[in-house]
Amino acid sequence: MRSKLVAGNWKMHGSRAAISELLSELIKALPSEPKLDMAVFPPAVFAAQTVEALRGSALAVGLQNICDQGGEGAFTGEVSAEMAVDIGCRYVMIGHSERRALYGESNEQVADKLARAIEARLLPIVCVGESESERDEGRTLEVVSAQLAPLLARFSLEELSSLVVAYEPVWAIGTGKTASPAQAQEVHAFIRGVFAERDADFAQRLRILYGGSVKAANAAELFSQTDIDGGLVGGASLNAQEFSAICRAAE
Ligand SMILES: O=C(CO)COP(=O)(O)O
Repeated sequence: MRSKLVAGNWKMHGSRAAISELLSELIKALPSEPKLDMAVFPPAVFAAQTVEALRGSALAVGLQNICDQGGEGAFTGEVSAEMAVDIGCRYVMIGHSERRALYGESNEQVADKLARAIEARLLPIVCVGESESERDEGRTLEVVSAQLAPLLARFSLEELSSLVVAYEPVWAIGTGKTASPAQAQEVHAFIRGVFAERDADFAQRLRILYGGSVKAANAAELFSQTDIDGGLVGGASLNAQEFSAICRAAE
């Protein structure tokens, strides 16, 4: 049985004070002995503060992005996977559609970042998903397949053992337009099938999250689909009551 994971992507939101308040509300609201994995992804500058505040809680911390180069070096503005581990992060998100669309991240760079995460033993959440025009043209599965192909070509299943995939249709992000449970399930089953071509057991263990306008009101129905193993939550993760209701829906 795959355990569920609910991850909150705070994107570029917050301040020291606002995050401190959100964290104390989350600690009160979230289940203390949860039957799922939970994580939050603050802006990198607030990650250390978040790790400290959550010490001893069931809520893990991740970064929203890491450098495609490892270790240290002349990479102005970047944060390495090792640095994330050093301050106590467990997870990293890689290839979010906003990084791909706004900062030109290619499938190859996504694979490089995944390599850095694997080396540093960070748990990677790799995001895939089609745009609205790609869906309208009937190219959803083709696009998702092309996003996954470089990962399957480059890494062994052992290297991918901690991989989590997040399916986030771009047209559903921040729009209030959630994919229907059936639309999401179709793509999740397809993603699991892509991995099953390599190894059926691996595919059965792989966790695949849905992201795109997940809220307390729609979480239970999405999470009840066979191949949906939790959620990657944007806007609703900035509200402790909403986020905790989404986590409880996954339990
Ligand atoms: O991009 C997302 C999570 O990574 C989804 O964002 P929303 O939940 O705000 O649609």
